[in-house]
Amino acid sequence: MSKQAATLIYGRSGSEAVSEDSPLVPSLTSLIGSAPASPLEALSDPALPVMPAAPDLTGTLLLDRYCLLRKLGVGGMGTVYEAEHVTIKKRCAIKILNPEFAHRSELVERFLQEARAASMIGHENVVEITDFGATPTGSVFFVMEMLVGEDLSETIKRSAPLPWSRVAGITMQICRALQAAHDKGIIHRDMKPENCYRIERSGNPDFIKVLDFGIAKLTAEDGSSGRLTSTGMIFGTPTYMSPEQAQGERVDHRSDVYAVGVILYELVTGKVPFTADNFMGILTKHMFEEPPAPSEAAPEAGVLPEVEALILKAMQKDRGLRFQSLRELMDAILDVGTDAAPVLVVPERRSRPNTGPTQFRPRTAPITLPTVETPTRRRSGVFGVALAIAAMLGGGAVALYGMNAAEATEQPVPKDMPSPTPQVVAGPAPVEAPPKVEPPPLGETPTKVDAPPVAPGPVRVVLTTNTPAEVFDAAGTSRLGMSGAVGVALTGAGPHQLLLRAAQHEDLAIELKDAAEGQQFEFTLKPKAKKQGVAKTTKPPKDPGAKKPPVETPQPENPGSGTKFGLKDPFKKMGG
Ligand SMILES: Nc1ncnc2c1ncn2[C@@H]1O[C@H](COP(=O)(O)OP(=O)(O)OP(=O)(O)O)[C@@H](O)[C@H]1O
Repeated sequence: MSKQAATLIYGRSGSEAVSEDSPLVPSLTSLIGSAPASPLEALSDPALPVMPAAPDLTGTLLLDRYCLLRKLGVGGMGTVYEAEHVTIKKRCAIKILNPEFAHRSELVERFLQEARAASMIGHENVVEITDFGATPTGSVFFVMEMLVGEDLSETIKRSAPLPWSRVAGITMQICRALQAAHDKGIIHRDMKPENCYRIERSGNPDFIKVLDFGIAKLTAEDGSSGRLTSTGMIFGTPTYMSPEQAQGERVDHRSDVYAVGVILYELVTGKVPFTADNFMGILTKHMFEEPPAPSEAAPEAGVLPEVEALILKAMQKDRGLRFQSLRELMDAILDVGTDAAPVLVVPERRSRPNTGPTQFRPRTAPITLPTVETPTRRRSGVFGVALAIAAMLGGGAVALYGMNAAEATEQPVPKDMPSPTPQVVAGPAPVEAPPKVEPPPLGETPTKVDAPPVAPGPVRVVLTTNTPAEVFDAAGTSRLGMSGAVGVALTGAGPHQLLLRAAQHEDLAIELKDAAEGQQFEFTLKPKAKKQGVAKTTKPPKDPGAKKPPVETPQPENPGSGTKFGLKDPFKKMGG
């Protein structure tokens, strides 16, 4: 398991295999074993003792019927063994809670919740749990179907980028498993390739089983809602963590949608969207950075525009802009390769942390560390404390941006300080928020983003279009990127002549004068007259000079800068 893919609990990985070299990430077993008084203590004490490994129970007979044959692996909470039911001679896997945790009722509860959640879902793509019990030493265990195969991270390591046909098949199964969980009110909250086991079944070598509902949240009427999460212990896995989760806000099923978006990204590109030297860096990127377009991250992978669009939509920072359910994501996957238009990705302008001191609004009060007295505060405290530590280590900017948007925008700005890039940040929608996105009030969105003076080097501009469009050079031969929040890099001196091309729309030639870094322009592509059998994926024209489309230049006094996007229903598919 990679370091970045490790589950954070009090800021630490949940796997034995994870290195512990991050200064902010002490050992999980240390943390649980020493029962830190607060997340701050946990994160800041590098000298916590290391918990001894659980004894090897190979050969032990449990409940007079399960014989432990060999250790399969060790996770954050327990050890998994291959076992055999001695009467019916059936192989199974048994996960035993590490005995050191057996006296901690909340950890026992979390452990059994994994079994409870998975059995409640009862879906062919979720690992089957068949039994549970207590060990002679007083710990607890549960019995699962034995999976023979490998987890998806291994597949990715070896074979990604995977062809779309495989990606679609794998992802559909993950979506079905999670949709079944969501239908039962269960949110996984820790989706990652390591928790998707790939086995061979009925001739399908890519049959997927979703595992590890250990930090799943039960929101159904089972009485356990929020209980486990309120301990503040459970956090998630940075590489796949939604912005709202990274921010310590309440999660809902759309956090799983985001994580599946990241997994999809990795399957089609072989890379994760955000990497950094430490967990904090990754979390910050999830909150503030647009993911690099998959087609740019892996140009060799030939990512289809509609696949790119659906990945970026699943990964929208504002959960109100994502697919509102895994069902919607599945529909979009099934639409790939058909005449359906790509899904719409709404540009999001989130200010990202920046090291330039004049880019930041100074705090007028010292950073207050969150207390850990109430469940809610404890939950958000993990991240808050980590940010505070980052601030102490010189990352004050990160700490500022770690505050909630309301707090951040309330900070007074001195007159002599230039305005930062417009900060839009749509905070995560309230839990169980309705799927519709509220458009911004008319006139509030700036018609044109204030931009710094024109830079001599390459500049990245954002082209917002009424339908996801590919951006080419004027000749239509060299693809520069896609419209949308990721932006397109322009090199050389302007004016820049470009060509916008979208499925089932007329090509649009545009000219950008004085383009500056971060500037946004809006264009409307005209739908082609509908005819049957139009290919969805467009290619550069064979003879680009043959038919030149009209050139459109954005009007400086009315460029819109994304306003129109906000007024449209982002969940409605555009075009045919
Ligand atoms: N049903 C199963 N069949 C076969 N192998 C399994 C099964 N369940 C888990 N394993 C393997 O056992 C090892 C440990 O699993 P476990 O779920 O404890 O790890 P983990 O995901 O790192 O833990 P956690 O996220 O709870 O900290 C992993 O290598 C996993 O692949």
